[in-house]
Amino acid sequence: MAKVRVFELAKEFGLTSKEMEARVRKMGFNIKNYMSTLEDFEVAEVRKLMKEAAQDVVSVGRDESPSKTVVKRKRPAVKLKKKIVLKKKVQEVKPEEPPEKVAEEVKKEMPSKPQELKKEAIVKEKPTREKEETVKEKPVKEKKISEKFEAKIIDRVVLKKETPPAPEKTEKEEKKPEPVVKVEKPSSVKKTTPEEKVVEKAVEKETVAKSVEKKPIEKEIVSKEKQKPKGKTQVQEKISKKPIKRPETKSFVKVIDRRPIEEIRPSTVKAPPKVEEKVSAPPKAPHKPGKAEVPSVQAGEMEAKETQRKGKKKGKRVVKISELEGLVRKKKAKKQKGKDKLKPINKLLSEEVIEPLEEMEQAEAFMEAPKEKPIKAKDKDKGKEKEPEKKAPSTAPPKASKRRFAIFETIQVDELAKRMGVKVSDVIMKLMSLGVMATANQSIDYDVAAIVASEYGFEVEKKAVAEDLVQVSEEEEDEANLEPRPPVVTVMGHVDHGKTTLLDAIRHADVASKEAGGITQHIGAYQVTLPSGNTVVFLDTPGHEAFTQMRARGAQVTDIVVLVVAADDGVMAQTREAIDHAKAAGVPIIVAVNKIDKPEANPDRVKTELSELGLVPEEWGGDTIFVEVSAKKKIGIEDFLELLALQAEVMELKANPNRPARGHVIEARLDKGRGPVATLLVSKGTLHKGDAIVCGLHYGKVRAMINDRGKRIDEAGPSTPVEVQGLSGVPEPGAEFVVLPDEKKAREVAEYRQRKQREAELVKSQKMSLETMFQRLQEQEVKELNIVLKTDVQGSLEAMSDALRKLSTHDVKINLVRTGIGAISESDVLLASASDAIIVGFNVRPNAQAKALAEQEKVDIRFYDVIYHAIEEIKQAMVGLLEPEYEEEIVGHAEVRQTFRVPKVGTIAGCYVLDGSIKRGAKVRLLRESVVVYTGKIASLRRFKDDVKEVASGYECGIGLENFNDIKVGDVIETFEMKEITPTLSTNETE
Ligand SMILES: Nc1nc2c(ncn2[C@@H]2O[C@H](COP(=O)(O)OP(=O)(O)OP(=O)(O)O)[C@@H](O)[C@H]2O)c(=O)[nH]1
Repeated sequence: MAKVRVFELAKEFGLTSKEMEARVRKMGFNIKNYMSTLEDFEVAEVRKLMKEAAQDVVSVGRDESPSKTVVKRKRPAVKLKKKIVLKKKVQEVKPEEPPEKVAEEVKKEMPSKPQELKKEAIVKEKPTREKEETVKEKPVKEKKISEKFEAKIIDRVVLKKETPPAPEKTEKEEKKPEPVVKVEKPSSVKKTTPEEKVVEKAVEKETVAKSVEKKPIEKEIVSKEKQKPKGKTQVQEKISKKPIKRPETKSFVKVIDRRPIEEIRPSTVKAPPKVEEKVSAPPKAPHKPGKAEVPSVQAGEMEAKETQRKGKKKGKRVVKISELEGLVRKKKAKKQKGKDKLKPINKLLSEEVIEPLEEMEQAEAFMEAPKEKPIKAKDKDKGKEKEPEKKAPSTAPPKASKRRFAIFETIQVDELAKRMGVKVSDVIMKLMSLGVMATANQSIDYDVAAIVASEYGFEVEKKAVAEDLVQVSEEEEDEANLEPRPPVVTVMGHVDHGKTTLLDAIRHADVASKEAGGITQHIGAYQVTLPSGNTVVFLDTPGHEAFTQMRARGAQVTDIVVLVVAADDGVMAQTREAIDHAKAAGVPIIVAVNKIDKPEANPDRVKTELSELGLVPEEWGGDTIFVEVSAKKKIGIEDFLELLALQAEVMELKANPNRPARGHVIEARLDKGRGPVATLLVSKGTLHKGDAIVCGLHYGKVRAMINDRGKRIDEAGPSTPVEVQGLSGVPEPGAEFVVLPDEKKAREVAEYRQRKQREAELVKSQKMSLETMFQRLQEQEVKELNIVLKTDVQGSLEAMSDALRKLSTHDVKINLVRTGIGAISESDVLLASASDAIIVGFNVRPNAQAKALAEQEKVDIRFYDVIYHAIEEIKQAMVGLLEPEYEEEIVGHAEVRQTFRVPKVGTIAGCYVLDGSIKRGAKVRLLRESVVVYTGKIASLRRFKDDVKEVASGYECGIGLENFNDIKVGDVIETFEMKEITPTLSTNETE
């Protein structure tokens, strides 16, 4: 056993003897000086530690440096060299001694040198600990920051090759591994798996040996990996640089790592799958060298690849289109085609990637009109159908049988054009020639449409609105199905003549006292059972003149009118009105002469007055029933009811209860909790809970029915007033309701009616706007302020209307374009827009659509809740409408003292400003002997060749007049301004 002195080792490592001595001491060897000798195993240990120290220093330095990329670049070269070297070594080792034999030798050797081993153990305690520590650290690093660790290891390798002492070291390394390998390789290869610790000890210090031992494994991995990049294209290499290197470095880590071999092994075995995990593309690469590159390649590369193929870019475009349009359609079509070429690619690609590729196949087909193509075919068909539809009639008129069509009371312009087979623009032109300005989607009424149609040789018939369409016309009732029904009685009369009190008396309920202000606001319906057992339905109509219209509706559904006339008051205006309504409706009247308890009551006077109006009492030879009652004192009520029943009997009121119900809306409101609630009076048939009904412009299903006593009922026969819930909206009182087979049908009818009503409103608006225009032309000198007035109640409407009309003056005329009760509707806004009107809303607001439309049309809507405020504001608006008045204000005078003729400019007057000032551009008058010879503008104003804006009095200046040169010395230039005077309304009112 040759002993090596410390200074020899120093030479070996290129250190000074003293440095080496110090290091060896640090390593834990007990030496006196650099002349001391070391045993073989000690020398090996020192060498190993020195080497590790060198590696650690370098790796740390490298790790800290951010130049990882530099290392990586060099890596492949290093690896190659390393591997080549290793390969050689392994080749050298392997043939000489098979691993098994070597292992046996190791086993034999180990027990034979117990002392040495002990020594080694003692000596190595410290170093191994150090190593263990590093080993412990390394796995952690490897797990947590494998990259970092990998870098370290790679760096070691690199540095081994690059650092200056490399030549010596490599020589020694090459020498050293050889003997060690012979000893250790078998142990590591064979015994690692079963005996970790033993092998660890056997192998322990020999890091180099280990690295050598594992290099075959590494080689396997690396060689595989190396093949990959070789097979790759340059582009791919660039892209897969990092991913490819990582697996390699990992294998290095595992090899160099000092963990038990069992740990190392599986990790080395696992390494490839890890590589696959991390870098999905490369493992696939060898299988599909050319095509497998595609998925790993980024968009740019994808494109690059695609450009290599024909029409790839086109294909891409098509993909976008397919995404938007017939993606599914194309997919199917292409799947059917079953492109075999694409199959292998498709397997590798996701669906998204496949799609473009498939699309690429048909790129050419899409080239001409890629976007339109899928749709084209259909469009063409459509176009074929449409074109002749539009054009053919213009060239070839429709058959004679087709020259006749029916329209409702309105028709949209484009619809009319379509019916006649002419261009919409032609129809619009025709309408213009008739003085009707309408766009394609505006409606014109029947009369105008008929004229236009006749121009094109068409005949137009007028269709009844809705009824014939929805087939809800009245059908003839079979006499056998009719059954007696209770009479519907409407109580009418002048205000405070006692209508409510009479009904109250009849119903034995105090309704009047509960009413706000004592005025009945809405029609109430009550079913009363008379002492005789008969039932009578009473409609309590409002007594105020504001609700005349509503009362008229009441008359439509009523069988008998009870005319209440106060005996102390006699026939009044509304009494007469009630008679007219009753007569118009052909309803018999029973006169209740009320308040006979009053001392001043004079029933005969009432009879006389009514006789004059055609209501002659029976006792006077007439046919009108007169009953003298006192609603308050409940006098004559029973007689009254008996006579009422008698009248009903005479009338033989009958209805078929076994048919779908129909009737009228008595009143309707929007209930906060229940939604739209309507009081319906069934006139025919029976209304059931769940019935689908169309009610005016609304529809719905009867969700719940409540009778006049507040009880829920499931059905309501003829002459039964019920409150129903479930309507889509609040119907207008007086509107008819009809039960339809289903809700869908009901909705259709309601929508149809709504549309028609809208059209009718639009036609109305148009007419009004045209009329307004005409009026304007006629009354050019009169300014108008057009107003659409909407109020909450009739009373306020009248009050506002009157007040506004009274605002009219000689200068400004108030024109109430429309007045009405209720919310401001779209129709109101349209009308206001068309007639340049403002909308005045008194205690009303626009609905959402109207509000939006008003914003769109820039229609001014003003809301008021106090009439005074409204009047004030409108006065202001009227003032705004007046032409501004101007007053001339003299600004200054300048005297012409000299004149100059300037070529190309004209005459310039040398002036002296007498008073005020002269401003450039100001209006001037040229006065010659106080006579105005010119009125115009100052064209130029100068002082000593300089243009100036203004020249004050006492200064001289040169003035040039616009288009005027006949300036003479002695003339006076007077400048003036027109100042606007705030207009005031003339006090002379038209009324
Ligand atoms: N003395 C007397 N007063 C009566 C009689 N009937 C009604 N009145 C009174 O006349 C006033 C008006 O009665 P209403 O029943 O509210 O009259 P109306 O016609 O319903 O009134 P409007 O709802 O406003 O149309 C009340 O103060 C009643 O008390 C009657 O027979 N005799």
